Amino acid sequence: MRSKVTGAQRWVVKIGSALLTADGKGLDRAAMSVWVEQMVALHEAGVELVLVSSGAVAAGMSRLGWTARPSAMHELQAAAAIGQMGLVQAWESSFAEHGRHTAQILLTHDDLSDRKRYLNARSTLRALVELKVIPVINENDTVVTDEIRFGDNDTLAALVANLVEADLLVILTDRDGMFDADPRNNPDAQLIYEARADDPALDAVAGSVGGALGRGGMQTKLRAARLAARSGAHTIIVGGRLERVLDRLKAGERIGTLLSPERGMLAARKQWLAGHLQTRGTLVLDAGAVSALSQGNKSLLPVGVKLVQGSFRRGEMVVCVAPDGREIARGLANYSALEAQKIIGQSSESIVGLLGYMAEPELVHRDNLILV
Ligand SMILES: Nc1ncnc2c1ncn2[C@@H]1O[C@H](COP(=O)(O)OP(=O)(O)O)[C@@H](O)[C@H]1O
Ligand SMILES: N[C@@H](CCC(=O)OP(=O)(O)O)C(=O)O
Repeated sequence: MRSKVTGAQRWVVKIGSALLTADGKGLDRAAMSVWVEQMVALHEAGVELVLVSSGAVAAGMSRLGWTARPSAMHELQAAAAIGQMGLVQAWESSFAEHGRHTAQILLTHDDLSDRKRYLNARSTLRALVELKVIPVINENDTVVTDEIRFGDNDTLAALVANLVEADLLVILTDRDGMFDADPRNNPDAQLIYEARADDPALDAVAGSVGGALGRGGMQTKLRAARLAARSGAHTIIVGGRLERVLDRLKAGERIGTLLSPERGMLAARKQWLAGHLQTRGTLVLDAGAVSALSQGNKSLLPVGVKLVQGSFRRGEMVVCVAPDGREIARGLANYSALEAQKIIGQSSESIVGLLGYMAEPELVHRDNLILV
């Protein structure tokens, strides 16, 4: 029983080109509908889902009747533009059969490295997830150049897992998982069931590159697991053609390769948050709140805040300082600066009366607080 998998609330599911396109013969719609059925079941069980789907280039190639992947960038980009249409159509119509909507998100490297665009992408994705719509993400192939490509969607999926703070990244591929040698030329290779993502011994086994359609191979999947681990996510690399693969993962069955983060979810997430987000404002605490945070490991309630400085939105990072200006902690604010102004010094029970709604009783939850 894999409790980290069965208990995961937010999944990023990545489906590679090799799998989606039935070995180059266009999109494998039958396989897609089987995954969709399972994703809908996960959704019904309360799992929040984000889908990262490759296959634009491969689907475009098949629409154009091309059998070999072109090497010229503009041809690849043209194929991606053509194929992306079919790809999102296929996902949307398949999910629609179950009364679910999808939303297309095309991302580039710049979108995730630029702070503002990063936060925009994050809020949009969160809004979609809250609306119970399934975001279908791919790289924005038509506008990227070689230098700024993610190149493989394994890396993109891991960065998305960081972005949405997923607990689980599921990489569906054409092999049953990660083997201790490339199964293409080692028929005796054994499946690795569990490992730590940072285990250096894995570098040697994930050595070779991807197949004819996919780009990454195991190396990028391993790198993806390490990136995902930075925000505390577990990664599963598993065969997308295994019967009822997602259902069986959810049930805790030991299939595929589970790669675990070195630290617990919370510690990893906090460290990642600390290094990742710019601070947008300051909350000046009273003495009681200072000791609740620094000694009691408590959340920050509005009642313990004396002053709000700066301009921040819900979900942005703020600095918490003592009355003498000493920095105590940093954390993600549950309310914007304007809202915070209205509720500071007040009990959490009065938030609804003051704002007309209540997001959370805490101004900063302790899970999102990093003590300094
Ligand atoms: N140690 C390994 N275990 C499993 N597969 C490996 C390993 N090393 C290399 N591979 C290759 O990686 C391929 C999967 O990567 P890729 O073709 O990029 O697929 P995808 O499109 O799913 O990302 C497999 O078909 C396999 O041949
Ligand atoms: N953005 C590209 C995907 C790149 C790629 O091949 O990724 P993958 O098959 O996941 O290794 C596409 O949609 O064709």
